[in-house]
Amino acid sequence: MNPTLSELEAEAGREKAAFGGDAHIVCDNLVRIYKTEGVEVVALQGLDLVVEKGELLAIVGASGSGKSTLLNVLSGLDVPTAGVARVAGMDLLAMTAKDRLRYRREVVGFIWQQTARNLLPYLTGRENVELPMVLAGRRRGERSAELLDLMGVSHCAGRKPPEMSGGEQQRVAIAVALANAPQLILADEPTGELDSETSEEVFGALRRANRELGVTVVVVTHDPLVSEQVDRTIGIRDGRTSSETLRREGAEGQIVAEEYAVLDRVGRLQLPRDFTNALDMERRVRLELESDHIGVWPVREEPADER
Ligand SMILES: Nc1ncnc2c1ncn2[C@@H]1O[C@H](COP(=O)(O)OP(=O)(O)OP(=O)(O)O)[C@@H](O)[C@H]1O
Repeated sequence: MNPTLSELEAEAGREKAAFGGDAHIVCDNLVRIYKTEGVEVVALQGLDLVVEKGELLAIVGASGSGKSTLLNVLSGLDVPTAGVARVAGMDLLAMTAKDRLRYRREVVGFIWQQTARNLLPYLTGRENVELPMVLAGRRRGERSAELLDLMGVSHCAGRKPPEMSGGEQQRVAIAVALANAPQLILADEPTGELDSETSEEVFGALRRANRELGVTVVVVTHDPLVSEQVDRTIGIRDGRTSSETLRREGAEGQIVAEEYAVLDRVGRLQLPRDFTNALDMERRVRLELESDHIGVWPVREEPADER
């Protein structure tokens, strides 16, 4: 029987559980369109992402897939065109300028790929870590020494960045990002300019921040050394989350990684390009519902004269 108008109204008025609930990071149908000289580029096209508090997460994807755009939105540097972006309960689309400044100073810490961009070259390691505390009007106390110690770079407290190696600069940069006890650390290719041994040290420092301070860490990376050591890796393609790899410890202590395609709320999923290419799938596919799976077949167009 069809529902009556009043039943439909009651259904529409009922409060629905918000997507992602009270997760630490919630992006729901996030859209970011850049307009330059009349040309529109859709960098994020309805991206969904839910991250729980305390997660250590990697984001991977081809160049231009939207990773940096997402990180810029989450860091409060950029405002998305539409959708929902919420971090620690704060709505990133509706913040006042004052809230945004507080958010950037106290809720989130950021690490860039370019080591030189993270630190002021004329300040020592300790002074660099103390600067965000001074700007936020906080007491400095022993915190900078503790953070440099946690990152394994106590010896850099009195050195200026040009006197530190690239890996040391990045570890001091993590201490700077942690200065005001943020809830979230965002890092854009933090090991991009480093060799593998140094990358391991920098990633180890990020992992310590995550495990010992409970900070949620989101790392954009091309570095397999990083993406293969986190519990969850999110793949972004064409401005949307397309895949997720979950890692867990197997019965014999080995790491088992399983890759999944992401099914969004309206039922869209992206088939991996190598799968569709292998079967020449284009434009249309045939779907069949089986008792425990859905089959996807290429459509073979028959030449007109054979029909
Ligand atoms: N400020 C901007 N103005 C115009 N277009 C932009 C701007 N920033 C990014 N884009 C475009 O948005 C898309 C996504 O870019 P983004 O930098 O987020 O990708 P990415 O995955 O981080 O790439 P990479 O790995 O190369 O850093 C690209 O097509 C890019 O050209």
